Amino acid sequence: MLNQSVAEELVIIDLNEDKATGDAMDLNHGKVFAPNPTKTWAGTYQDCKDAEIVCISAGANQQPGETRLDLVKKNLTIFKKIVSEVMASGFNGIFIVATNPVDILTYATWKFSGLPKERVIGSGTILDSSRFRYLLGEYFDVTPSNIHANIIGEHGDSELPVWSHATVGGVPILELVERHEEYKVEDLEEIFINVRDAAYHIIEKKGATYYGIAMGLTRMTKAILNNENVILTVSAYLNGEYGTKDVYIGVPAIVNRDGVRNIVEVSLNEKEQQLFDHSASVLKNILTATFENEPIS
Ligand SMILES: NC(=O)C1=CN([C@@H]2O[C@H](COP(=O)(O)OP(=O)(O)OC[C@H]3O[C@@H](n4cnc5c(N)ncnc54)[C@H](O)[C@@H]3O)[C@@H](O)[C@H]2O)C=CC1
Ligand SMILES: CC(=O)C(=O)O
Repeated sequence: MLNQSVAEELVIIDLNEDKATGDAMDLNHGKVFAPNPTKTWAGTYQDCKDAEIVCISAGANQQPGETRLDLVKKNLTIFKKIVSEVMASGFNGIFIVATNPVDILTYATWKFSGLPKERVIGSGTILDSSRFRYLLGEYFDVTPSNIHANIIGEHGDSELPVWSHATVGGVPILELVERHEEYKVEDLEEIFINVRDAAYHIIEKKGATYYGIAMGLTRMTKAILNNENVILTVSAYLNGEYGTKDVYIGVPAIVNRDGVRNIVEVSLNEKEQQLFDHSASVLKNILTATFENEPIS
């Protein structure tokens, strides 16, 4: 955020106040190298009162071998407290949620906050889609911004690639594989597996992932503050789109100053639709199990 001078003010709030203070000091020491200074400090929930965006990334992260869905209980308790404190400040902006399992916690933030669904957005599969475009760029030796390809569904083990609409400079990837011997379907399958499992690989090596997601969250923040109407694969609330209802899940969506303007409904092929339905049902089952004994409004 600071490197890209996205916001005028950045407040860090953490249960561990020393950590927030240390982070603010550390960031401020780099301020002179940023394009424009961002006023940065360690604050309290009172500072959310007039914030345009509150991004929640607090909570437990995965330990090696743990899935994102394993974190539900721990992080739901934390979210109840955080969202109620933010709302008590008078906050009336847009929530961006990153904490895992992000689709479930975005739903919980929507319910706990009482804000319109458009103003609660999860990072969803923005990072997975970016990982996908990077790896496809390496494979086809083309810069990732010229690859258009999405991962949709749960940000987690049941996510899926939308091969039917993946292109390199407008040329469908499935056509490239058919026409050129050097490109193979098995390689594409391996690329997807590496995307899906990327967090596990990074967590095994360094304990957590942070640079990629920070850049993804910064991208979302810019889209909102600059009223960009840009299409990003985020966790958005579905109300019939893609044949499913009452779930937050990763889909392409147009993001602007109001949050999610529209869901972009790409026509999936039969296999993709089945995988998407499965992914949505994984999330819905967790939502039912999580919230059935616990009214959340
Ligand atoms: N959506 C995505 O693509 C990604 C999501 N994540 C998720 O982000 C979350 C955080 O991960 P890390 O930053 O690696 O963890 P971390 O342990 O480095 O940071 C979490 C912070 O939350 C704070 N915290 C805990 N309870 C709190 C509370 N009640 N109020 C305020 N602050 C509280 C802790 O003090 C800690 O500083 C995890 O759930 C992780 O899975 C991480 C990377 C990518
Ligand atoms: C931790 C996580 O969700 C990720 O890096 O994808």
